[in-house]
Amino acid sequence: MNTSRQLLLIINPVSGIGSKDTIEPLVRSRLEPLGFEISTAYTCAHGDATRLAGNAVDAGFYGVIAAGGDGTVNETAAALCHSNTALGIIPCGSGNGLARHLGIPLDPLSAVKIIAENHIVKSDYGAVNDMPFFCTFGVGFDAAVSSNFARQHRRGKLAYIKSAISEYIKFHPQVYTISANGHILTEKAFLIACCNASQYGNNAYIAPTASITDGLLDITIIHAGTPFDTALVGMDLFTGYINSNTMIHTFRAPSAVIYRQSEGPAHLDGEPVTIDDTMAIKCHANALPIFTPSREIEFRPIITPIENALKDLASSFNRLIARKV
Ligand SMILES: Nc1ncnc2c1ncn2[C@@H]1O[C@H](COP(=O)(O)OP(=O)(O)OP(=O)(O)O)[C@@H](O)[C@H]1O
Repeated sequence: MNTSRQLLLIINPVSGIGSKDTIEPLVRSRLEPLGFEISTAYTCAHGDATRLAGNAVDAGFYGVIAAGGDGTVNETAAALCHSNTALGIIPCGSGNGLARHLGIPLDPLSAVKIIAENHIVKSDYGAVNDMPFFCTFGVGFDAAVSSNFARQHRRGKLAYIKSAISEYIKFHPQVYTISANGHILTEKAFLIACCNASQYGNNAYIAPTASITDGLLDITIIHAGTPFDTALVGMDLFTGYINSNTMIHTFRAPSAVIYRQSEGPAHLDGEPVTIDDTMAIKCHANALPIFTPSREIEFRPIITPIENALKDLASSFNRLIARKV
């Protein structure tokens, strides 16, 4: 058991589109009265969050709070796996896939309240060729979109839509061989996603029923099809019905190997990487302590996406009002 009361707040100033000026005072005002000592650090470049969180683990901190998007969460969580230091999330990114999966609100005050509740769950995480991911890992179209998004000057949801459209126009599906659960499958795929959590971010449910505590990854293969087929898959991505789309093959596995002809692009939690032609994927069960809401949300197609879209609308509206006051 970790008896420390020290928390490190890591803020990525360039994640998402909003200002991060209110985050530190908010965290101090809510968590210091509960006896927590808060230290704050701002990231200056890729990799900083892993180094800072690693120092906090070595010093026996109770938790590290990542204020940023999935990239910041990935870098922070990478240092916390198999430790007694818990991950807190204040979603400030463009996609916020893991926070959305966990039901952590996008409003910073409500997100800090979740940390104050001190409800900690031991989550699984995935790794590909020993590189960790906490939400999704993918090759194919999603990797192309991540790479395009990383090159854009703007962040936020609209920038993702722009990246997806421009990559779709020039995208060519590749042939992959997948070995999992004693079966081997070769096919030309639009994308292959290995999911610890249910969504890419922005309520795009690539594996709607994925669980972060089942010791398994949900592997979703989208077959290469016509633009009409792809448009239907795109719709089902946002309604939560992707698993019943005929262009999808989905299964659960504790590990898998994906082969392709040569090394190439992939993404880890939305961050683009270049990865080998052989990808060894493994689920590490119950290895990352995370502050989560005490009530678990059950996914319901249509209903959950609509509820979450309304919450997004309310949170954008509140941000707009706060900016005007
Ligand atoms: N000061 C900084 N300047 C430039 N890049 C930074 C800085 N600090 C962190 N980064 C990098 O910024 C990238 C984007 O961060 P992050 O993923 O958290 O936000 P996002 O892409 O807007 O959100 P999401 O991943 O949820 O879509 C990460 O690769 C991170 O390493």
